[in-house]
Amino acid sequence: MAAKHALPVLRWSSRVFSVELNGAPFYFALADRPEAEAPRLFGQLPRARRCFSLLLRSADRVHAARLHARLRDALLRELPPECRLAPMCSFLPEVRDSVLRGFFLQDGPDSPSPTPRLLEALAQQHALLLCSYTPDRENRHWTQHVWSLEGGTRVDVGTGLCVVCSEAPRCHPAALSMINSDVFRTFQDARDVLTECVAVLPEASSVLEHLPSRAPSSAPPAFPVLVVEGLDATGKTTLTESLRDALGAVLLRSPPQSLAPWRALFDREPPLLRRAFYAVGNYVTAEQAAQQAMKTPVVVDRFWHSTAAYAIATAVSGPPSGLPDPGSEVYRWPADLLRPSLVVLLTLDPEERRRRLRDRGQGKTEEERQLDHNQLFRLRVEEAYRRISGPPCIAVDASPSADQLLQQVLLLVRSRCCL
Ligand SMILES: Nc1ncnc2c1ncn2[C@@H]1O[C@H](COP(=O)(O)OP(=O)(O)O)[C@@H](O)[C@H]1O
Ligand SMILES: Nc1ccn([C@@H]2O[C@H](COP(=O)(O)OP(=O)(O)O)[C@@H](O)[C@H]2O)c(=O)n1
Repeated sequence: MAAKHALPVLRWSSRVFSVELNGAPFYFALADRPEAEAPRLFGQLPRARRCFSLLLRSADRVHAARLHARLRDALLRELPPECRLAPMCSFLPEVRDSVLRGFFLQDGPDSPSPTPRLLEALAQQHALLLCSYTPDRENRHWTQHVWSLEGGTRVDVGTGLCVVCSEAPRCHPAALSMINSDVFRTFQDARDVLTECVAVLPEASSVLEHLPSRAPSSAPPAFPVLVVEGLDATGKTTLTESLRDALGAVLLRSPPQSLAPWRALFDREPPLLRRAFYAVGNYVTAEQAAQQAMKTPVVVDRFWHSTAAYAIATAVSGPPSGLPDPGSEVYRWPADLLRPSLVVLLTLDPEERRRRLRDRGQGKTEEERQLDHNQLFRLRVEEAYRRISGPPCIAVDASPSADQLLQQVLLLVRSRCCL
């Protein structure tokens, strides 16, 4: 397994760079000689005076994750409004844990611009890698310059490599570092993140106190454990409550009530911490489910499918084709986590889901405003849900009335779980 904290080796010319503009990734690479045409990203920037990249290099993953979020806030706050900021990363194709994350900036056309000074200060303060990209006179060929900021003075070490086109990699760069950043394969892996972040987020120690000392036994329970999954407002709460009443079951949620005081706090943290929080929550719920299922059926509102599908769908961008391939280990059920007897995935037409959201009085205006972006996100989540392997997962159309849906799911449960 790749070391969790190893620093990627920097060989600029072997690396591919990805810049996210308007939800679409642009790829470029570096070479000794220019090509006839600049990569599309640069060709599209005729008015730009200069572009910059800032890449993070930290062996401490909690520090790197939080720094990335702080940097984004600082750049959005401090940069002149005409400066364009885009998420960026650099990686070695197909090499796990080789990703360096950061930002790409297009300086405004007006001179003098405060951008280089601001970037220099940030790069020095946080030991970031700062590069600039400049065009030749005809604006046809672009060159990358690496800025060395050692000893408090700027020296342009001027590697002078040319920016050239790169094909889109076979797998999205985020897929190279999902394990142990977005998706955790074991209880211990997720718990480790919380342990590492106690120094910067003291509340993590309260969460740790509520966790089992090790992954609870995942032996098959005597009574069925049924999980209901689906996007927000597909009817999970309504259905799980009806199932509880109809089956005389115990109803649990993930994350469990015992971790509720810290949920909002972790929701504001970067994905590494947020996903680790939800991952350990599943194990607390699993422990409760295993105990209850000795005596009675158990119904669970959201479980590992939610944790993994949302994490994977958020980490990549664009259409579902950017998701890790089917069969990838990110979709595999963790070996140390209780396997439900049945997972019911509620699916709903997007228009009906929006209507239900509005009727519930939590109209997601942000979601409606960014419909295009969210449509892709919704498709990615749904596809990631489908690709998760492990317990039997059955997609059920949730558009019939609440009672019809309950009857349909009860039939399914009785046929699958011998109830
Ligand atoms: N089968 C259904 N048909 C019509 N409306 C429903 C149905 N199930 C739930 N609703 C309504 O849709 C909204 C979202 O349901 P809810 O159970 O809270 O979803 P979730 O828990 O998945 O977010 C609620 O206002 C609920 O009353
Ligand atoms: N077991 C779980 C449950 C929720 N989650 C996260 O919590 C979010 C959904 O929470 P929510 O409060 O909107 O859920 P519902 O109200 O739809 O049940 C998802 O975006 C997931 O990121 C998770 O990761 N794992």
